[in-house]
Amino acid sequence: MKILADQNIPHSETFFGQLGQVVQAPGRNLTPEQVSDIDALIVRSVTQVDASLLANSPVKFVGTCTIGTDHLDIPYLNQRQISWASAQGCNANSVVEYVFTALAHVRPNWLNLSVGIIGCGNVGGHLYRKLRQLGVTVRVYDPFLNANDVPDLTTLEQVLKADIVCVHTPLTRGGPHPTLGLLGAAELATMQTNAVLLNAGRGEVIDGAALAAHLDAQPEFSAVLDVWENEPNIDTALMQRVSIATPHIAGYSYDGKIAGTEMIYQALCAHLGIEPQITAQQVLPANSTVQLCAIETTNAYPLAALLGQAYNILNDDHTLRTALSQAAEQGRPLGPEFDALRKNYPQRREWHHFTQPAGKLADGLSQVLTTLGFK
Ligand SMILES: NC(=O)c1ccc[n+]([C@@H]2O[C@H](COP(=O)([O-])OP(=O)(O)OC[C@H]3O[C@@H](n4cnc5c(N)ncnc54)[C@H](O)[C@@H]3O)[C@@H](O)[C@H]2O)c1
Ligand SMILES: O=C(O)[C@H](O)[C@H](O)COP(=O)(O)O
Repeated sequence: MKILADQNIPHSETFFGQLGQVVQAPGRNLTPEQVSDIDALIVRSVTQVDASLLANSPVKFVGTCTIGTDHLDIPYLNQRQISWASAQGCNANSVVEYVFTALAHVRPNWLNLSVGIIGCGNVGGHLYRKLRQLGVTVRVYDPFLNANDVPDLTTLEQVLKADIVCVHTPLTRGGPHPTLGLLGAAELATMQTNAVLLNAGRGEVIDGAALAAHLDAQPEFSAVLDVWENEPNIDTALMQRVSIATPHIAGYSYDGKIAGTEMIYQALCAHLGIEPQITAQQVLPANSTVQLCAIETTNAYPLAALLGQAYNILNDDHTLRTALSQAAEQGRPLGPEFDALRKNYPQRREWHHFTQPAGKLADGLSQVLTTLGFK
């Protein structure tokens, strides 16, 4: 069996090599020729999987090691009876850690603010439960859920009134509640003038031009963007206006990536009727617990300082801005720079690998860290 895997899938050879011959290739521009003799195609979000790629391919299984599926033409796959699988929830924890880290930087008092969540599935739901545990006031908009699922369910209008609004929907272009362009100028205009808007779903859910104009008109308004319209060729004018800009890496914890590989390996095993032989646990580095350093008791933003030790989001922001501005100055295209940052992303571990500082923390801080997932 011949398996083609995106070269940015960690440990693809370790897992899929158990099942057949693995060929690795850059996922962004896969051609029909590359899949003309492939039995199983394993992709990430950058590969459009549709008739133009697969029409003449013998592919019988498509797996995406990601949560998002907007790059798969699912009706086409179903019609061709090609089995497909996605890695639901694989990096949800990583995204939630990204959100808390970003908020600790842009709104150090976020524990006392209200948070609106748009889209309350694996990511939004995990964020919702953590915020509730922390006693934060939360409002949720998700037209596919009801109040039995989420007691704080309300309208989009009410959610947009929160101090902080986090977007965690898939990108959908049809159905009863499409998310393409869900937030445009009209919706932004209803938000508080000093609100924070964070998008770690898909870029096209927010109208980027409208957001850039809104940021110009409302100097107190802040945006945190991990995802962008038209990736990898993102709008640098918008990037310059947002408080934190990252290259679609919210879900890029190493734990989350390996979980994605494992889930699709398991799905391919199930498709083939084979018992899985290898687990994520076997490939993840063992004994990797790191202790956070004590911080000065005088530090005005102790939580941001502690979270920053586990995940330095400001470094991701700085690296993106530097790479894209250097490329622009030198007249080089921006897309390859954006992709290179993602391809070469350093290994980032989730918070359960970190223990709290040995020194005494200010009242309540240790409890917050425990709720967030630190040992
Ligand atoms: N930035 C990243 O690195 C990253 C990582 C993981 C996932 N994502 C994106 O986040 C999305 C959500 O991930 P998830 O694991 O929570 O998915 P999920 O499928 O578990 O949940 C999505 C939720 O959004 C809701 N929803 C759908 N349409 C909606 C609408 N119009 N308004 C409000 N809610 C709506 C659904 O009912 C569902 O509850 C993914 O589809 C993916 O595109 C991004
Ligand atoms: O949908 C997801 O799981 C995330 O957006 C994921 O992090 C995308 O990563 P990519 O496939 O683009 O490497």
